Amino acid sequence: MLAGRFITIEGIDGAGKSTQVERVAARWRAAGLEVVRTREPGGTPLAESLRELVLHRTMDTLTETLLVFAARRDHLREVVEPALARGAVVLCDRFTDATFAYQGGGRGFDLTVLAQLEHWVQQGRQPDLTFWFDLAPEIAARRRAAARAPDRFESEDIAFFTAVRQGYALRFGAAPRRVARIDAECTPEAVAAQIDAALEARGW
Ligand SMILES: Nc1ncnc2c1ncn2[C@@H]1O[C@H](COP(=O)(O)OP(=O)(O)O)[C@@H](O)[C@H]1O
Ligand SMILES: Cc1cn([C@H]2C[C@H](O)[C@@H](COP(=O)(O)OP(=O)(O)O)O2)c(=O)[nH]c1=O
Repeated sequence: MLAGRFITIEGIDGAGKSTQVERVAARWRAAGLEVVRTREPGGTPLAESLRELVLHRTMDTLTETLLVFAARRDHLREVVEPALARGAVVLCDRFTDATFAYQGGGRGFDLTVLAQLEHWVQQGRQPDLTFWFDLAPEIAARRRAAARAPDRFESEDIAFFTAVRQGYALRFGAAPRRVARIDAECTPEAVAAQIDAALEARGW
């Protein structure tokens, strides 16, 4: 049974997350479940406004961190918690693992402070399952360059995305049962097959 499940999708920019998410949502909708597709930073009018600032305005890392957590607080209260309470499947493009990877790994922000903010903002809420789309930063950069104009994060260099990837690896090393690592270097069809296998392994 999937009701009231919180599922997040993580990985560096260009990993192929957006390409897969609708197919996952469709699988559960076809089974008659309510699926709430959402994203961070964002997912509410206030959090989408904060997203615009975080993605496009210059700021220091503490400000950036506080804005992503402020957006998260609003998103949790207005969208995620109510959806889980009524038994929906919440499928969220990025969550707090991204803060540990980008602000912690990429920017070098203090992980202890991130953990404190996580506690204050989430009050214990964690995803039930996280897909980690993992691939070499060089490959992700080539995909992005072919696909779209870069934002503040996507303009960063390979060293930054290598540190972000290490940030994810560190974070997920501490929560192996929550995380399904997906080899994101293969074809979209092969990625989809890995997702299905991870869900089937959980009986979902
Ligand atoms: N498995 C894949 N192999 C090759 N290219 C891919 C794959 N998945 C997605 N792409 C392409 O790479 C680009 C980035 O994919 P996207 O899904 O937007 O990544 P993300 O949401 O993780 O940033 C898009 O042009 C997309 O068509
Ligand atoms: C949730 C979150 C995202 N981010 C960054 C990662 C991404 O580069 C960016 C937005 O993510 P994303 O929605 O994946 O961008 P796109 O629409 O281009 O696919 O925000 C953080 O730095 N910290 C966070 O806590």
